[in-house]
Amino acid sequence: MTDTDAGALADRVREGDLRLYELEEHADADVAAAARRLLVEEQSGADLGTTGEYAFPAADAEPNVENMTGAVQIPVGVVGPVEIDGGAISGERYLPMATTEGALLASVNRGCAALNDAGGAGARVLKNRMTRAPAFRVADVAEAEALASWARDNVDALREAAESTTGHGELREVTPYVVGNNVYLRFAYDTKDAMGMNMATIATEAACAVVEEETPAHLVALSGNLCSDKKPAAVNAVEGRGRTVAADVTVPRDVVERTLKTTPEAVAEVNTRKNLVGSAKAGALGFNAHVANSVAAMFLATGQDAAQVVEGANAITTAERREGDLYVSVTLASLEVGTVGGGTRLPTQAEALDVLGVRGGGDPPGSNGDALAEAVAVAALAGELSLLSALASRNLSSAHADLGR
Ligand SMILES: CC(C)(COP(=O)([O-])OP(=O)([O-])OC[C@H]1O[C@@H](n2cnc3c(N)ncnc32)[C@H](O)[C@@H]1OP(=O)([O-])[O-])[C@@H](O)C(=O)NCCC(=O)NCCSC(=O)C[C@@](C)(O)CC(=O)[O-]
Ligand SMILES: NC(=O)C1=CN([C@@H]2O[C@H](COP(=O)(O)OP(=O)(O)OC[C@H]3O[C@@H](n4cnc5c(N)ncnc54)[C@H](OP(=O)(O)O)[C@@H]3O)[C@@H](O)[C@H]2O)C=CC1
Repeated sequence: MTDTDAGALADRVREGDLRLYELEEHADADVAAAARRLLVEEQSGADLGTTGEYAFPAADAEPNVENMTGAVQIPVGVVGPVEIDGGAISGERYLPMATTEGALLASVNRGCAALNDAGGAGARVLKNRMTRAPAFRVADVAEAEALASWARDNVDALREAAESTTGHGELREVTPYVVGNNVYLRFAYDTKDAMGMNMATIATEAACAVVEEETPAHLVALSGNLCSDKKPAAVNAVEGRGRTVAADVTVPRDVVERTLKTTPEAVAEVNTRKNLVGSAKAGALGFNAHVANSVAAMFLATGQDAAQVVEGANAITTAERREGDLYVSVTLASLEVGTVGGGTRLPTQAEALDVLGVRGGGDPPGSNGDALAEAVAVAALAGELSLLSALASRNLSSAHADLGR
């Protein structure tokens, strides 16, 4: 790449000869990104020198971004290694987390220390269903009822159409919802190691063609928001979406006192009054302290779709005294993760998946996706333990004053 190449390309955009998004058709992806930086620098006065210093060929990111100018670098660290006794992942693992929030990794790391002193964390995937719910228009409620019945009776035909588009996805359920003359069919797939939103969308479009052929229904929108993707929604909390996954631990009293600087009773009280009662009064969907922190940091590190932190934070934390010790669990209802596809193929994200030992397709398919979900749940559990403890011992603000400013 030379500046002249990028400069000449930028000139063609200035002259109206090329659109900003057409540059890859006329130069390699790195030159195209450099030309865009020139144009953005000129228009904004910003210096994009650091944005342009990325460590992979821009062409590798072509499936992941349009109008690329470079890459954002987010600090990444690890917590652990933490002992995990999961259904799909077991043994000691470092957990990679990317964030700009000082004190976050220290906190989750402290939680991991407590988990290790307690003999490790348990974790299990409880359900695996990625959903897409198209919206259909029908004439009236009688036709709506008929469509809902038809869908229940014709799951095999819908499955055949949907699964013709994918070698890995399996259609497991089709659940109809009726609102007046609107019908939503919530298609639920086992997407194996893929997060599965592209896969489920393509498969559902094929199934919708059958619905339109066989019934009077008119497809209004392939996504009708009952899916529900990238929005806070009770349907995901109740029915689940992606992986429903839980992690738990019983922390001996002496570990709570030594590592977490508090008592089982104090943590249980904070959890009840904050995570349960406080969240209820707030009208929250997530009844937890900061599950979003662990989910977001692991999503960024491992190439997940960042917008789906919305559903990932849909979690309930429980804490109770158990024979003088502290039992804590966290259940994430709708954790959308994958180890193939999306951002997982980018170089640093793939390296983070290697740290966990879950890059690519699992054997059997789906096992790597399950393992990643369990690792995220354990990070969330560690974060909950540590933050609840910090609140119980009244050192939240001092911790952030020391580490986060
Ligand atoms: C900061 C601590 C951990 C200190 O906690 P401490 O108990 O004073 O620390 P310590 O020096 O005694 O060390 C205990 C263990 O913590 C870990 N640890 C300790 N320091 C580090 C460090 N620098 N880097 C990595 N790990 C660290 C480490 O595992 C260490 O064990 P060791 O290895 O020494 O045997 C504690 O005060 C804490 O966890 N505070 C809570 C902070 C927190 O959870 N922040 C999360 C973000 S808050 C937020 O975003 C959401 C919020 C709060 O608004 C949500 C809501 O409304 O609740
Ligand atoms: N389309 C949409 O509406 C939305 C898209 N997204 C984006 O979708 C992307 C994620 O979609 P997703 O479908 O996960 O990924 P991809 O679109 O990257 O597709 C992944 C493909 O990998 C193949 N594959 C290979 N090995 C495996 C395996 N072991 N398990 C499962 N699949 C395997 C499958 O092909 P095959 O199916 O042929 O078997 C699968 O369809 C992200 O970039 C996200 O940002 C996010 C939200 C909405």
